[in-house]
Amino acid sequence: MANEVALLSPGSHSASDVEAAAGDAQAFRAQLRGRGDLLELRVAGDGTCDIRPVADGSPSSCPAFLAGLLRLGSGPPPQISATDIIGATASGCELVIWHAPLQGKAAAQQEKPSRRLCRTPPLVLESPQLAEQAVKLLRSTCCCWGSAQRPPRLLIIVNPASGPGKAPAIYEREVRPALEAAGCHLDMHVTKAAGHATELMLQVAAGSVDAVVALGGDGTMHEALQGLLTRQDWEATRQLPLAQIPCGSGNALAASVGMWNVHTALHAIIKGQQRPLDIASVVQHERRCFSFLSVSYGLITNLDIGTEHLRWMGGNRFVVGALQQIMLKRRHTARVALLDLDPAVIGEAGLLAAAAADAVGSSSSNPNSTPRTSGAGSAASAEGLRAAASLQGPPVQHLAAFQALSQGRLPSGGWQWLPDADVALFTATNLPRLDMNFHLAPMAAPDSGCFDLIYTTPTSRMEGLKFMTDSEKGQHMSHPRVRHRRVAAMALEPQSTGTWLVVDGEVVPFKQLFMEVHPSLCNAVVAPTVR
Ligand SMILES: Nc1ncnc2c1ncn2[C@@H]1O[C@H](COP(=O)(O)OP(=O)(O)OP(=O)(O)O)[C@@H](O)[C@H]1O
Repeated sequence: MANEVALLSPGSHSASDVEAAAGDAQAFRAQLRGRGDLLELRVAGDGTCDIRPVADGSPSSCPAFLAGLLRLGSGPPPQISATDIIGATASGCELVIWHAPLQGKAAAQQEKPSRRLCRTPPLVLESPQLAEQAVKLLRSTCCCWGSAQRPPRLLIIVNPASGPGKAPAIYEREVRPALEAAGCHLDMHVTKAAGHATELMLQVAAGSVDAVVALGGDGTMHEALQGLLTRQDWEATRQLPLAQIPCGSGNALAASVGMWNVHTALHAIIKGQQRPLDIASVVQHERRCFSFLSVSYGLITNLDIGTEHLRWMGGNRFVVGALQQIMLKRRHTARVALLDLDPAVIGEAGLLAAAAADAVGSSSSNPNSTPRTSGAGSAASAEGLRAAASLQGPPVQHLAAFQALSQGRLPSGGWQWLPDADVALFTATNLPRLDMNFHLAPMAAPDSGCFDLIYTTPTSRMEGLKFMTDSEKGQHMSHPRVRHRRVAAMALEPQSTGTWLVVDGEVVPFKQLFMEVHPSLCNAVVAPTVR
């Protein structure tokens, strides 16, 4: 196939080839590389791109496979919708349009609508200047970063130890080319060890980035968040949109905001739609961390931390871990006090109902009838909590309540003891999904103002298996052993051995823990709502 392409007929579309055509559309004349067909590329004001053979009375001679790629043929002009276009690149006179169409059925009919990156065959424009002009136009209309007039500057953290360890390769092969085609400015760092993502966020110059993108799992995002919220200028950096390109094992953030795979995440990042993200302060003796995802005790920590050696399996390690936990039928004791987001909704009646249900189905004692002395050695001291609360970052609102709870006293103002002392699964989560296939909290939303506490009282193996299969689609909430509370703040004192306390998938000291939710403290990039 000849690579030399005759330039388009002189005069008809020289300097004004980018013409202000009808309405606000701009039109370019182009050819497919190596072919004589004359095409018109029309970019509408909303960024929708029409490609059609220039009507000269003769049928298009595009070979079928190229016509198929561009969807050229008879009938209305083929369109690449503005929603799908993520960028464009030029090399000399050649223009390539990058787009990410939805795969399969209409998005509304799919549980997990996902996209696949595609590129048009090279379209040859009259001059490199015109190709550059088309690139600029396509990027500015389709890469939506609010009203920013310059390309977004992305700080990218690549964790080579997340999941099956493919993040660096995925960055080079998929992520970098697409983000460059979108015109983003990339500042990429590969983490060298645990904790490096936190350091990177502490070191980044104020005002030098527009968003943080993590190629890794939830641990990578958790580390980045610690850096962002412990900077002196945390009130500014907390607003940076956070995006996860799923390369880890769980990838709860990506799964919960519709970024089902790498390409879908790239499309979302380029489109730049955001949603507020609640964050919880987790306070322990002289220590504080921040959680965007979950605070867990019992079953989920066992299946997560207990399967570290199966990391090579990617997300499948959690299935293996869950089966193991169900077979072992483990139960864990904890003393928990919580402040409901909206006590009026659940209130005393809800508490009593939960206690009554538990009295029928389990041997756990109601902590309301037992003395409140702290468990040996695990309770926090008032001074330690004060020290933790005075660390850099958003102020802790419930310090006085935490101090009272550390001494075994229930604070006033809506705090309640949880009636169930024995639990199997116990997870307070900010997000609906803990991984791509675990829809633990279907009612949860990143900006609900609370963490949704889901816990189960001890179950039989059969019930456990049913819970596991139903939770894939979020259909487990009506199970008799499942409890739900909307938590604004919580105190948890672990009283069993053989399990962990885990925040966002990371193990924290096995000591009394307090958490409170800071509504909408941060922002997450989310998959654009699809019409
Ligand atoms: N270069 C490195 N070498 C070893 N560990 C690292 C390195 N960089 C980061 N880490 C650590 O890797 C851990 C795992 O990363 P991450 O949690 O993102 O992946 P994951 O556990 O597979 O996914 P998920 O948390 O979604 O289940 C993090 O806790 C982080 O501290």
